Amino acid sequence: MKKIAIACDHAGFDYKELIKKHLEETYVVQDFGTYSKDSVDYPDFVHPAATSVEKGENELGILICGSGQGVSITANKHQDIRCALCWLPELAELARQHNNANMISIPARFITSELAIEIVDQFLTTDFEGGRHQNRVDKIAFC
Ligand SMILES: O=C(CO)[C@H](O)[C@H](O)[C@H](O)COP(=O)(O)O
Repeated sequence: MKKIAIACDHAGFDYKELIKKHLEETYVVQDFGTYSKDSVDYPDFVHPAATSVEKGENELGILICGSGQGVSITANKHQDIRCALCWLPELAELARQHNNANMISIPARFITSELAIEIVDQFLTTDFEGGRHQNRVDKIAFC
């Protein structure tokens, strides 16, 4: 079974719990927290999740916060993470097909939970297309 990392801050907690329950039927899900609605700092939860994907302990990762921005900015500080902010399933599909995104971020305060699950399902079931896109992904690393 594919292994998936999931993490959120307090603004993403409810969606994280819903998404995790949905995914556990099909995937091995490692939950990096947070584990309540108490106000927290998202980097504290994103970094361990991103590191697990970088190390290959988890194949893909899902991050949820209020806007999806903070968790994405944080994850993309990791050399080998390509995290895409997705508010539509089509964006998650393209992030996998063209960018080989290995993490996505979900804006919990801006989309419904039903749409969030559609986005996650699309992300997890779409493959990278390679070819011309691999040349571009190979050039992302700057340092
Ligand atoms: O990083 C963010 C903003 O771009 C996330 O949406 C956070 O969830 C948000 O900043 C949390 O805000 P709060 O007022 O502390 O709940």
